[in-house]
Amino acid sequence: MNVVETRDLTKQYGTVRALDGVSLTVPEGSVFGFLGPNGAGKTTMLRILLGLAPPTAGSASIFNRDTSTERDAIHARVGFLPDVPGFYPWMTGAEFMRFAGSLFAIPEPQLSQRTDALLDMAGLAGNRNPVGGYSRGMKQRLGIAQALINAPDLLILDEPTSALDPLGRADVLQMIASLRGRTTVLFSSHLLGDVERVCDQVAVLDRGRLVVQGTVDELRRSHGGSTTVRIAVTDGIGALVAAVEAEPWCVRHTPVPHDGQATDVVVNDLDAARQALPGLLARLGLGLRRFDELEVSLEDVFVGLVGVGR
Ligand SMILES: Nc1ncnc2c1ncn2[C@@H]1O[C@H](COP(=O)(O)OP(=O)(O)OP(=O)(O)O)[C@@H](O)[C@H]1O
Repeated sequence: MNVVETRDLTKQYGTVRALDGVSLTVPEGSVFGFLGPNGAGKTTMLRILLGLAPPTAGSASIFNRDTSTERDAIHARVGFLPDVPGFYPWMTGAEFMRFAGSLFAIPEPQLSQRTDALLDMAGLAGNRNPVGGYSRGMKQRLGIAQALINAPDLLILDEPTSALDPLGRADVLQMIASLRGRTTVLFSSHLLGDVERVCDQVAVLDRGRLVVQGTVDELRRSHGGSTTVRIAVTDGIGALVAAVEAEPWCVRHTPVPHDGQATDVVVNDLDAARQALPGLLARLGLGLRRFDELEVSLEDVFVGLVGVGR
């Protein structure tokens, strides 16, 4: 069953077409990543799904109910965390959860039980400090916990990791992953790495258009399975680049800004590159400073998907 379904969804703001004929489906039970660069139309899509903005044309439904006419019925089964969530800084996490629960008129003892279980899941059980003193990561985890207070069948999160440092992101992603099988999760992001880590389904939006929808594996295959590695040496990068260029696994290479002894190499066979590199370095008498796989950027995916640079 599909939890979310849009057909030819279009949203026009004056001369800006924020969404342009988007048809997508979110299957029940999936952790669904909604990817796109800034301005792609992600927030607009989520606002329409939540019934906060009407579509200009086309339709959107959640649980087979139209989002513009059956908002209340939908809201009872949906949890939402906006990109910039608001908190009352003087409340503790537990007080905030109880406040969120009161908006849904959740009775006792259910409210207390849910509050305890969700704070535990968010790693915030027993924390009696006011929310104002929380780190961004803690606030985001509390935000997800409060969005789950009504035990929703669908959880919608707008850019839940974008303002966080790597550790905070990892915690939030782990929390999202732990929901798999319990509730359908739809979250927007411009960070492909985050989506790759937890999502099983992905849709890519670019300038209001749906570029692709499919599984994460399908998306990876669609950009040719190539990886970018950053190689840095102590000295002699020119010799290394010349040697790498002659290797069958090297697709192309580009210098690294602000580091004269490093190069980014797009490789079509990471294992082969890993095996060959120590031999090349030894032959040339070079010292290795760094060998890192870089996150595939959204731009790389777009190049693979639409065949042109941006
Ligand atoms: N209320 C509005 N009035 C006018 N234009 C808008 C409005 N909301 C969004 N837009 C425009 O629609 C386009 C899509 O914006 P949207 O916020 O949906 O993108 P996004 O993918 O969520 O980007 P971001 O990650 O920057 O929030 C942008 O060009 C934006 O300027």
